[in-house]
Amino acid sequence: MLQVYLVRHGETQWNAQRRIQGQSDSALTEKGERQAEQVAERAKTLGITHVIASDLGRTRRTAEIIALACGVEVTLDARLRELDMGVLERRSLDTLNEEEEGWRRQLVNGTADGRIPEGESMAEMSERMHAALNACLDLPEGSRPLLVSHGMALGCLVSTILGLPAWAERRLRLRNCSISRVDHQQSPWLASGWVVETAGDISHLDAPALDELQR
Ligand SMILES: O=C(O)[C@@H](CO)OP(=O)(O)O
Repeated sequence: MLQVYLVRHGETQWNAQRRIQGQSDSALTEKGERQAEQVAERAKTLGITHVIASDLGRTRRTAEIIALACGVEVTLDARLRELDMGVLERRSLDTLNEEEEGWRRQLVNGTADGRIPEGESMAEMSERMHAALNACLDLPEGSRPLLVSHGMALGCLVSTILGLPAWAERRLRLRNCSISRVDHQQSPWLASGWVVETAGDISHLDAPALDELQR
C-alpha cells in the first residue's frame, strides 16, 4: 500500500501579515524556517524516499530543508502550486472591498465554478492536485513520497478524497508545516483508491502558527 505524506510549507511573511499569496510568493519567516526544521526531523523518521514540491519559493525552501534531513533530492511539480487567486494576489485580506471579499468568498461557499477574476476555480485546482498525487503511483515499488504544497491546495485534495466538494477545503485547518497522510489501498471490501489516514497533524511543532484567517 502506497503511503503519501502531505506537508504545507512553513509560515511566510505574507501569511503572518494576512496577505494573499496564491501563485505569488513571499519568504519564510524565522518561525517558518524553524517549523521546516521541525517537520524535517519528523520526516527523517518516516522512511521518506522522494520529496516532491510545488515550484513556488516557499515550498521549495521548505522542501530543501526536509530533503536534506531525509538524504534525498527535491523534485519540483508545478501541479502542486497554490490556487491562482488572480487579481487579489499580493493584497492584504484587511483591505478588500465588499466586491473583492465577495470574489474571495465565492471560492469557499459552494458557488459553482467560483473564481477570483483572472484566477482559477477550485475544480480546476482539484484536477491538477489529483494528477500530481496519482503520479506517485508510478514511483518504484516501496517508495514513500512526501509532497510539499499549500493550504488551499492540500485542503482541496484531502476534502475531495473524503468525498466532500472541492470548495469544502476551509473546513480543514492545515497549519504551516502540518503533516497529513493519504494511502492508496486496494480492497475488495472497503473503498478502493485513496483514503485519508491523518490530516493536519502538528504534534512535531513547538509553537504552531495561526492560520492566516484566524489571526
Ligand atoms: O496563498 C496563500 O496566501 C495561502 C492561502 O491559504 O496559501 P499558502 O500560504 O498555503 O500558500
